[in-house]
Amino acid sequence: MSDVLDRLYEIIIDRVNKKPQGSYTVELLDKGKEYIARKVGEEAVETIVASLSEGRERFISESADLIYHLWVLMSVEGVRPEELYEELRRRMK
Ligand SMILES: N=c1c2ncn([C@@H]3O[C@H](COP(=O)(O)OP(=O)(O)OP(=O)(O)O)[C@@H](O)[C@H]3O)c2ncn1[C@@H]1O[C@H](COP(=O)(O)O)[C@@H](O)[C@H]1O
Repeated sequence: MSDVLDRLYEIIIDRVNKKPQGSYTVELLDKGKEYIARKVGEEAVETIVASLSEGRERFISESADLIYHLWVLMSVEGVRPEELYEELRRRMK
């Protein structure tokens, strides 16, 4: 799990550094933090709707969209996945 999330973050950072054409991540980054933060909210709502009325497959798909957009926002915040894992570890009972 964290392996996939770590790789996703590294790809996002690569897009930040190289800004290749046709990259959706670069498109998001160009639109700025406020836009990306709003996208996280939008994807969260889509995840809720999927959970309540659209079935398991849509829930998985929307959850993945949510995590991807959250990861892009984390890159803007300069927060690495390890810091998030650490916070989750700290809460473990
Ligand atoms: N995991 C994802 C991922 N999940 C979702 N999305 C995109 O997120 C968008 C979400 O769809 P929406 O309908 O909400 O948004 P939209 O209508 O396309 O865009 P808006 O106009 O609403 O902003 C879609 O365009 C998806 O393609 C993703 N785009 C990229 N990745 C990962 O990011 C990496 C880099 O991608 P690029 O930056 O495109 O090279 C890829 O290798 C993937 O691993």
